Amino acid sequence: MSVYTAQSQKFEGWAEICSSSYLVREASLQQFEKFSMAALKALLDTQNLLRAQITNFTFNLGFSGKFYHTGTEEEDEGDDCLLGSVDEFWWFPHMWSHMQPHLFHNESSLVEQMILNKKFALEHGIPTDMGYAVAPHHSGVYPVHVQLYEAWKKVWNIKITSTEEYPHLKPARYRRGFIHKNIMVLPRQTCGLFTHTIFYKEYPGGPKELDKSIQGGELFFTVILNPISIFMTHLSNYGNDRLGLYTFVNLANFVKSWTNLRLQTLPPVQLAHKYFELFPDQKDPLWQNPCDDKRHRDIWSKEKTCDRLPKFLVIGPQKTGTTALYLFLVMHPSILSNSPSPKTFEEVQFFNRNNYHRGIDWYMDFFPVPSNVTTDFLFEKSANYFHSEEAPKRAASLVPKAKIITILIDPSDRAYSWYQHQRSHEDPAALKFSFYEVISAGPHAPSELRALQKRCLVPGWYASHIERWLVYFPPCQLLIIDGQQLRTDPATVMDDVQKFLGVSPHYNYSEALTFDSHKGFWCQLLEEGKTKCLGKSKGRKYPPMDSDDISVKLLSRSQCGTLKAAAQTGSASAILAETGAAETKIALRENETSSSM
Ligand SMILES: Nc1ncnc2c1ncn2[C@@H]1O[C@H](COP(=O)(O)OS(=O)(=O)O)[C@@H](OP(=O)(O)O)[C@H]1O
Repeated sequence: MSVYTAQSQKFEGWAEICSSSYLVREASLQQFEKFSMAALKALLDTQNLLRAQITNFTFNLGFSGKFYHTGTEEEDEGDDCLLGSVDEFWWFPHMWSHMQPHLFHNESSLVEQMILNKKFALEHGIPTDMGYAVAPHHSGVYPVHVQLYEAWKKVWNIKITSTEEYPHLKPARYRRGFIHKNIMVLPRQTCGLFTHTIFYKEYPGGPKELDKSIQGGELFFTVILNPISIFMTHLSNYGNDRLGLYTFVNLANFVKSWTNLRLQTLPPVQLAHKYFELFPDQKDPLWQNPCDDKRHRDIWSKEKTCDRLPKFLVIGPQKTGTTALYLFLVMHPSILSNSPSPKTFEEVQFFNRNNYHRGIDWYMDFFPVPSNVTTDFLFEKSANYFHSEEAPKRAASLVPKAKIITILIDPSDRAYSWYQHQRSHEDPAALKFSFYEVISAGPHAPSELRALQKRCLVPGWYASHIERWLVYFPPCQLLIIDGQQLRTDPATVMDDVQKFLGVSPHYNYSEALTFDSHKGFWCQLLEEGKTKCLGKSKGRKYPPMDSDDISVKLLSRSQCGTLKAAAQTGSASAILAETGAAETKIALRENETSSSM
């Protein structure tokens, strides 16, 4: 990529802008009947004038074939002229009838619509291989309507689209791109020429506002601040009094006169690759709740609901008693969990790894539709969330009000339990190496041993993981459960959990749980004194780890490098105090006080 140094010629105080600037303009030909020969001439004039400033500048025109030849005689003639000049432009498909894709729940209906538009393109010599499409009103692009993405790929082999909606409409400079289902979504900027037809004299606030925007105002800054700008406006803005021509030609002139930026244009596929070369950190999307933003709600399918999202998450870490907590939680009449995953059983494992890229429809499908949105509490337990780098940020974006529950036990016990778990699943490395070898392995140990060591110890770095969750969630939304207490006195823990969640009715766990001496753990009490306990894989029988064992001492030291001093001792209270999560308990107590007042 060539890099151009831009120095302001007249605005003193600007230093250098070390980026090249790519400019792509689209004009959306949404309804052929609105187009006339005069507009076509204006469009070609604009394109030629812009080419003097931007080599190969080419308008990218959208089409919805259903409107072809449905206008007056003059307009139908305009359609034919435009199609006679098909090679002068780039082209992208809208929907066949300009319908909003999120209104189609059925992917095959979307496919049918797109096939009609594609037939139209083929019949009229419109190129079908640009890889770019735009959805009317941003519908289906973000919030993602997965049916649109699938249909676009099937019919058009779409690789790129653009929207003003991610993460939400304003301000333009905060818009980002993302890649979903191999479709690159680029942020689209706003040029100030609105969807409805406007004339220079009728520009909102008066023509001077448009001139200001071009001459060092918002539009100028949009080009300056965004290395890649994509604008879209209606074709009618090139007809009428040629407002499109006026705006873009003056903008290009102003940029040329007052900066050293050199504007360039690129076809969509190259443009998208350039974009993600410049902004690689934007590739991964960050999903939000579609109902939290009015504009998003308006383009979110009525057949989908935002109620199928959890009100709280049990985040782990593994081997601390998360399954016991899960069992106890689902005994509560108002607490509902997700349906099981064929691969990961009761855990959905959405926020931590690649399932996240399946999108929120996939996630929500795991949850029931609550019968009472206020009193029902949906939740999800995935024990790997605790130590995941991504999970806190992703969870805070989608379910910012969710409460977070973690359970801590002595990290040495956790590591040992995890090691035994791996052995019982016949992990070759765990079978080959003793626990002592696993935790004492040095930098030159075999890679399989090092990998096992990492998986064994990293989740035990409690303080740093909790600190990361606290970056994204306030302490009052976090509850830390003492796993030892959960094991010995679950009813008291469950009372605390109920208060923390604010769930009702109050469920009496003292009556509902019983200690099963055969299992050696607390279990659900069923009718006729029967019990429902966790399976053999929870509460395993294995030789105890002697507390004087050298492994324990070593383990405490091995965790020192990354843990704060108090957290290394492994006691939940020390960690609470050290991480600030103690505030959670304090907040909880305050809540208790206020609710009892
Ligand atoms: N009521 C009850 N029943 C059975 N097991 C109980 C219970 N309460 C706590 N525990 C402890 O939970 C440990 C398993 O933790 P997890 O469920 O978090 O493990 S996992 O990460 O889901 O695999 C499990 O660890 P192991 O003893 O090593 O099997 C138990 O010690």
